[in-house]
Formats: sequence, C-alpha cells, structure tokens
Amino acid sequence: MAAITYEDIVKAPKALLHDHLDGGLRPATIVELAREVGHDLPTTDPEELGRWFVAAADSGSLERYLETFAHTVAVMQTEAGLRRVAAECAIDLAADGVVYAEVRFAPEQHLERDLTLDQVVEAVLAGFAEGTAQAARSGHRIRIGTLLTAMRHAARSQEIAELAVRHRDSGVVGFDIAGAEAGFPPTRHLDAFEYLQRENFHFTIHAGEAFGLPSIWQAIQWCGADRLGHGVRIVDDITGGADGRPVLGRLAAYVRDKRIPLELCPSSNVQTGAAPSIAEHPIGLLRDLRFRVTVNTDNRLMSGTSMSREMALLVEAFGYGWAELRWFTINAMKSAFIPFDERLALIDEVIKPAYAELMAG
Ligand SMILES: O=c1[nH]cnc2c1ncn2[C@@H]1O[C@H](CO)[C@@H](O)[C@H]1O
Ligand SMILES: [Zn+2]
Repeated sequence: MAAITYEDIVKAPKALLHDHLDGGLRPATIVELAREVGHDLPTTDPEELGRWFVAAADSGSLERYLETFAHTVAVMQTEAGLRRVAAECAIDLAADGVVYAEVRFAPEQHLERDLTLDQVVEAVLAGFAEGTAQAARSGHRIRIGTLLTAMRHAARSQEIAELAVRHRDSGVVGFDIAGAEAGFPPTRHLDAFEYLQRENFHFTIHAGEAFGLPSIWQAIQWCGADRLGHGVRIVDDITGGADGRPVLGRLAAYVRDKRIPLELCPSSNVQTGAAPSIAEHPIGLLRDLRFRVTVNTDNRLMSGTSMSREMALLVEAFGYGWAELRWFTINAMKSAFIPFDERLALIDEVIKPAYAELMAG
C-alpha cells in the first residue's frame, strides 16, 4: 500500500472529542479583536504571535502552559468576539476534515465585560451554527457538540452544570472540569457531578495529565465520569510482568474493561511534560493493549496543531496505517456525547465508507 500522505489524512473523516475553544483561535483574529478591545499582546504580527503561543506553551508545566490563555480569554469577552471565534473554529475544523467535534470552553471566564453566563453560551452556540452552515456551503460537513467547562480551582461548578443542562436542547452535550490539576481534585466538585448524573447528563473530567492515578480514580469512582480528559497517566498502573508482558493494576483494568474513553492529546502532553516525546507517548502502549483510545488536539493554537497533524505525527512515530486511524476515529465517535442513533449514522454513513475508499486506494 502506498504511504499515507498528509493530504489524504486531511481528506479522511476525523472525530475530535477534546478541543478547547479558547485554545484554538486564529492568531490574526486575536490581533484584530485585541485591537478592538484594547488588550496588549506580546506581538501584533499574526505569524509571530502564532509562534509565541507555541513557544510559551512549550514550558514543561501545565501551570505555565495555562498562563498563555490570558491572551485568548481577554479577546473573548463580547458577544461578537465569542461568536466570531466559535464560527471560525467550526470552519477551521471542517476544513481539516473533522466531521464531528466536541468543543469546550469555560463560560465563567467570559464575564469580564457585561455578559451573563447564558449570553456567553448563546453567543458561542450561534457562532458554531454560523460556522457549520458556512462550512457546509463550501462542501465541508461538520457536526459540533458543545461542552461547558468549570474551572477546577474556582467554585462555580454547580452553577455551570446547571447552565449546561439548561442548554442541553440547543447544542450543549456535556460538561467538564479543567485548569491546574495538582491540588484541585475532582471530588471538590462532587455536588455538580452528582447533580449531572441525576439529570442523565454526560461529563468528562480532565484527569491524569499533570497528576496521576488518584485523580483518575476519583474522576471515575467518586465522580462517575463518562470519559477521561487525557487520562494518559493510567500507564502508571501498568507494569512489566516477569515475562516482559504488561500487567494491568486494578484501576487500569477497570478503565479498559469498562471501555472508558481516553481523550489523549499527544502534542499537548509533550508541551506540558506529561510525555517525553511523541515517539515515547503512552498512546503506543495503550493502543496495543486496546484501551478505548481517542486522538485529540487539546489546544490547536498553543500546540500549533490540527487533528490531521496529530494523526500524521502518530503515523510517523508508530507506523500507523489507515486501519489504526479508522479505529481511533470510530472509538471517538462511539464515545461521543450525542445520541446513539446520530453516532451510528456518522460511523456507518460517513466514516466507514470513506475509510473503505482510502484503504482500497
Ligand atoms: O490540557 C489542559 N489541562 C487543563 N486545563 C486546560 C487544558 N487546556 C486548556 N485548559 C483550560 O481550560 C480552560 C477552558 O477551555 C482554558 O481557559 C484553560 O485554562
Ligand atoms: Zn484539555
């Protein structure tokens, strides 16, 4: 079979479960919006700004990586700004061949001017609808589900969980917590998670990125998370047995047995120090062991990446072919928070036929 080209990866339908809206702005848009709202940037040259984000996020620590978001959040404080950023996000993902994406952001970070939480959500949903329609006009079909994130160091998770449930019929499909992980365990937000379970709602939790197994264990066994945001440190519960074969501890076995989806984000992990390099990223082992692995971008701006680029990096580092890329994509689609019949339709009518053609080609 011919080598997989980057152009073919772009054409292949992809599903993305972990992408931050405030981590995916176009540098040129940041420059324009910053001028409008009077926010000072490290540079006003878009190309230079793009490089600045990647370099500043390349810090080896999640806390320092997160500092770069001050510049994106600052320009997402108005209805027009939020709407534009969301529309461009949909257009950019669709142009990259993403057919399904769950995009998350933290409404509580967008109240610096005069918007209410509901207005923030409505502006973003309107932007996604606009961008989706515009992408469709240029031949790119995408479906976007919105996740609302609560910041784990703050104390607004219950309010944000209620906000998510309030907007469940207009595009919000799930909930999440994010921010610095060490020192802010998932159980701080137990009330919010218990409320969401009573509402039959879906949620993922950033866990096992900058902190290890206790965070993953709490997210699943105390909070009832449907998926793990990153979850990469689950490898700490996998050891080499006497015959050299991997042995799963109880938590790792539980995660695999229950098919709990791992939202792995290779480039982001290298930048925050959660993995030494793409080639040494635990995704190789986790895939071999058939965990429910998915591939994600996390923050396209801070990592200078895209869904196609993450896939291409894995193809290069691990020698993956179409069979693996298809498996990652179907895993993601199976793990999505939209209704089962819609997931199945995307798998059967969009993803499988396209990969069949690529694999035959
Ligand atoms: O990989 C990550 N780990 C933890 N928090 C993150 C990550 N990426 C982004 N955010 C945080 O989530 C907020 C809402 O989108 C962002 O503002 C950032 O602070
Ligand atoms: Zn994230």
